[in-house]
Amino acid sequence: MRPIVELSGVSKGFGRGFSRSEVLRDINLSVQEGDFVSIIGYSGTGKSTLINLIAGLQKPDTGSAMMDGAPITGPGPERGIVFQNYSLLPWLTVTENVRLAVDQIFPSLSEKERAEHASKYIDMVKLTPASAKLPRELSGGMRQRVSVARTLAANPRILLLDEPLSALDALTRATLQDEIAEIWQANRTTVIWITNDPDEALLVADRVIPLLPGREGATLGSEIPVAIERPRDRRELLRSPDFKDLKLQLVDTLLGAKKDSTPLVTKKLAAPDILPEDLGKKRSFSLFDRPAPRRRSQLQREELKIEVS
Ligand SMILES: Nc1ncnc2c1ncn2[C@@H]1O[C@H](COP(=O)(O)OP(=O)(O)OP(=O)(O)O)[C@@H](O)[C@H]1O
Repeated sequence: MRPIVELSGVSKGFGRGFSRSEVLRDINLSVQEGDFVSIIGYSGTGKSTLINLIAGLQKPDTGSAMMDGAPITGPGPERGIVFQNYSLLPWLTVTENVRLAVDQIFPSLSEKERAEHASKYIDMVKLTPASAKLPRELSGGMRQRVSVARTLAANPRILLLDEPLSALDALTRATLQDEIAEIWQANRTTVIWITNDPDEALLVADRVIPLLPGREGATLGSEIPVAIERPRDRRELLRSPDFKDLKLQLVDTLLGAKKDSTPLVTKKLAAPDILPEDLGKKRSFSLFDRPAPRRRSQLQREELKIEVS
């Protein structure tokens, strides 16, 4: 079966010359229709860069990023993205925020059909009672629900979630993880969920792929399949020895990669050979009797090399 998204030999860096930094190196990723994949990595490893390449917001430097066998050349409605920071229009209500997407994607539907479509997704994220509220009247969790509803209402073929819950408290996070997993079970829209939380990755996804930091850019590690029946009961799972083993395997992989990637920096320190002042010498406050200040060029420089890990 042809993958819905395929990255082959992708690398990406930013900047030029000395300020150039390689972020992703030789990324190979294949996602099938209906997959629920989680990509996990430390902060700053390049997770957003990876999702941006799939979203078409950035282009790879080398390698190819394909969707349905065609190169990804820019953003498109078939790829819905939910960011960490909600990105709602503050002057529009919940319904209006969702309607905006629906009106844009489905202009040929009647007014009634568009209204029904928007309400279906607002209901799916349990926000019907708050549908007339403005974003500032909602909690963080509710705002993120609107974001999810708006993205889902556009009927994307693939949902790209870039650390969607990381701004939320642990309990709200847990509720939303369960809700999004439930929605996925009902819809089976392909999901790529970016996270930095091992529990979150293992609780929601069918396979978890670590993004491992490296001195010349991050690479994807071996995937960890999560063959746990759905719906998943988090309380049961957190107690289960199988789940604990998976988590240990994932955490070990991430910690091991972090240790290997810590750069060895050689710092050069210039040690000037300044002679100590003779404190026994009589001091004078005369302008003419003062020793000339040492010039930089007169200092003999010695270099010490130290390695910092
Ligand atoms: N447009 C850009 N220009 C220059 N550097 C960038 C750009 N986008 C990302 N970077 C750099 O690439 C590296 C990876 O950033 P990225 O946002 O992809 O990481 P991340 O894993 O998503 O981090 P976090 O979990 O903190 O959001 C960082 O060092 C970042 O500064």
